[in-house]
Amino acid sequence: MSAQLIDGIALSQKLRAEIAARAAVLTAKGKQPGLAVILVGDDPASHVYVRNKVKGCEDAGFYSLKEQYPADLSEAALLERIAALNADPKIHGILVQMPLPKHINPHKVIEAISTTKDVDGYSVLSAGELMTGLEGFRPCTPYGCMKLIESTGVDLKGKHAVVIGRSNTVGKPMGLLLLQANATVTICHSGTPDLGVFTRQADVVVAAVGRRNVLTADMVKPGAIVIDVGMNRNDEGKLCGDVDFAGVKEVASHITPVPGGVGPMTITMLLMNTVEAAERA
Ligand SMILES: NC(=O)C1=CN([C@@H]2O[C@H](COP(=O)(O)OP(=O)(O)OC[C@H]3O[C@@H](n4cnc5c(N)ncnc54)[C@H](OP(=O)(O)O)[C@@H]3O)[C@@H](O)[C@H]2O)C=CC1
Ligand SMILES: Nc1nc(=O)c2c([nH]1)NC[C@@H]1CN(c3ccc(C(=O)N[C@@H](CCC(=O)O)C(=O)O)cc3)C=[N+]21
Ligand SMILES: [Mg+2]
Repeated sequence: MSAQLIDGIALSQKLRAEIAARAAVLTAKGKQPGLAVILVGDDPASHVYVRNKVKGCEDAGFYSLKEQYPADLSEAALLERIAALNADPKIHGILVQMPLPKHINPHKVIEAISTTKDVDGYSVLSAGELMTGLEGFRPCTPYGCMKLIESTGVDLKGKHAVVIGRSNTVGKPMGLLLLQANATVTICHSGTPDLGVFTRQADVVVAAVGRRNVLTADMVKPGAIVIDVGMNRNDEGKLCGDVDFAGVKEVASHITPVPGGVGPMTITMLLMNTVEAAERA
């Protein structure tokens, strides 16, 4: 048996067409959605992601602003830029690409972004809104994973979902979204003694670790849905996820590829949050 591929590019195309239509309505009313992306330093992977984000904006008919600063930009100068963008009526969403250089406190930066423009959903308020079930911006990566799972047509009610990873931006909010969809949720992490014990019970596995082959075929229940968030490089320097794709696809019912799975959907949900921010403004 070979799993069905969950195509993040195809789903993105469909959702981005809807987003572009919403943007066109706003633009006609003189309220073109605008996203500002700030990049500090010269991490090559960050450059690729930021380029994809700006391209996504252009294709959806958004106004976009890309600001690049050297790695030695002071925290005060960055906070000043954020304050200016908070006050800029052309900008509805602000994204500061992570990770930041060590001398800049990411929490300070995230909290400096106006709540109404926190399209990453990284702020303490956005996290609290998600936790309590209030309306707010959901973090783009787990939000995109939910759309990918929904696209399989499988109802999460009564299912056991296992998340591997508990970061504030991926694993934890992923667990909350799955819980909201009525799954029974287990969150595993580096202190989990035997991952397989948990993943073998899972109807849905979301791997968000950042290490190759964290999930192998022997750890997957036949017919499970497998979502691969990881972005790693293999020995040949090729992009790969956390999941042993070749092995797991023979056991799972549905699986996301890397590239072409979660990555494009992260950007799609960023565009979705931004058009939403513009509609609310
Ligand atoms: N495609 C996309 O759009 C995105 C991809 N990513 C990618 O997803 C991956 C995860 O990102 P992020 O959450 O930010 O990473 P973090 O490094 O912040 O978190 C990794 C998590 O994995 C856990 N972990 C580490 N080793 C193991 C192990 N052997 N078994 C079980 N759990 C383990 C850690 O546990 P502990 O808490 O105990 O340390 C931690 O909770 C990365 O590869 C990243 O590049 C991230 C964001 C978006
Ligand atoms: N403030 C902030 N917000 C983020 O959303 C954020 C961040 N910081 N820091 C880094 C992570 C990572 N991330 C990705 C986005 C797109 C792809 C993506 O487009 N991936 C493509 C391939 C990209 C390639 O070719 O290298 C794919 O999987 O098909 C990947 C990863 C967003 N992040
Ligand atoms: Mg991907």
